[in-house]
Amino acid sequence: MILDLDIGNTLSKWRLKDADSSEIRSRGAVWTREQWKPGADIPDLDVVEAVRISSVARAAVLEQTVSLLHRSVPQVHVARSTPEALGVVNGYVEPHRLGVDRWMGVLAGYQLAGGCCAVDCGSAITVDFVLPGGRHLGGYILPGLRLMKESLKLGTRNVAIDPDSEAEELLLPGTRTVEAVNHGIYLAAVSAVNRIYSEVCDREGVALPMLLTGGDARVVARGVQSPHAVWPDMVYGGLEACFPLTAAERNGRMSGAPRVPAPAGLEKIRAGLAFSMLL
Ligand SMILES: Nc1ncnc2c1ncn2[C@@H]1O[C@H](COP(=O)(O)OP(=O)(O)OP(=O)(O)O)[C@@H](O)[C@H]1O
Ligand SMILES: CC(C)(CO)[C@@H](O)C(=O)NCCC(=O)O
Ligand SMILES: [K+]
Repeated sequence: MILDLDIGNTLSKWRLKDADSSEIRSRGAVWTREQWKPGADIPDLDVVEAVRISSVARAAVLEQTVSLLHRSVPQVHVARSTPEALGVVNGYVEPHRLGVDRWMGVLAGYQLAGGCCAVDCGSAITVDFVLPGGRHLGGYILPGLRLMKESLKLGTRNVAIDPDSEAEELLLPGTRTVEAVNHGIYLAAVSAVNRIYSEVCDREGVALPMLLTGGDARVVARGVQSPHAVWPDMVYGGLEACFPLTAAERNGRMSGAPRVPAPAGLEKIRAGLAFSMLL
């Protein structure tokens, strides 16, 4: 079995992948601030022959996790943000400072769709761009839905946005505090993603496919106007592309990769942008 680990600021997500069949056998998540200890919701390490890790947590968390894993797993691969990988040139002035989760998302997106816009809706919302030739432009970081809500301190932090609500409903004026907050932050997030996407496509003169991942991807995607695909395993896809271990991975296949719809035409994107600037 292969253990893939995505250690975020809040949640550490894992999945177990069968090295022979490429099937995903199980998944889970644990709080990043809590230590990995047997008994918690963590996978059985006895069956694991290799681990691949993307971590944006404090260095100490990664060190502890790696040393714990090394006791029972022969192969431990830790992803890093590099100046260049798999045909993509990192756009950061200091490439190693780009969050490795963003780098994994960009590499997976590029491998799947070529030039693209990669959006991660987690504790933070990040929007990254890579052009068809492989030049990563850098991106945008804004607070995620939960962080925005917590920062308001209106006693609404425990009432999450229902991920099944319709976007239309979430865009109406709220008539209670919790609704006003949920609709406000939702509008902030989707407006930002829509605007950022159109601005960058307009500026670069190219309509890019859009991919979304992260805990809030589904609900944010419902407010995104441009054609897009949600790919919950996008960060894992980057790990598969960087450290291919199975036959399928060596052939460039990434688990759970969605069909990516063609983007809207550049003229349509530009018209939408011009319209939103009139408002
Ligand atoms: N039990 C939960 N705990 C925390 N967040 C949750 C939970 N369930 C859903 N969420 C939503 O998922 C989002 C976090 O998504 P995700 O798991 O992608 O975070 P993350 O990418 O791990 O963030 P980070 O990488 O910074 O830890 C939160 O903004 C929140 O709205
Ligand atoms: C932005 C987050 C928190 C998103 O998980 C992560 O990618 C990170 O810690 N990045 C480092 C800062 C940067 O990417 O510029
Ligand atoms: K993340």
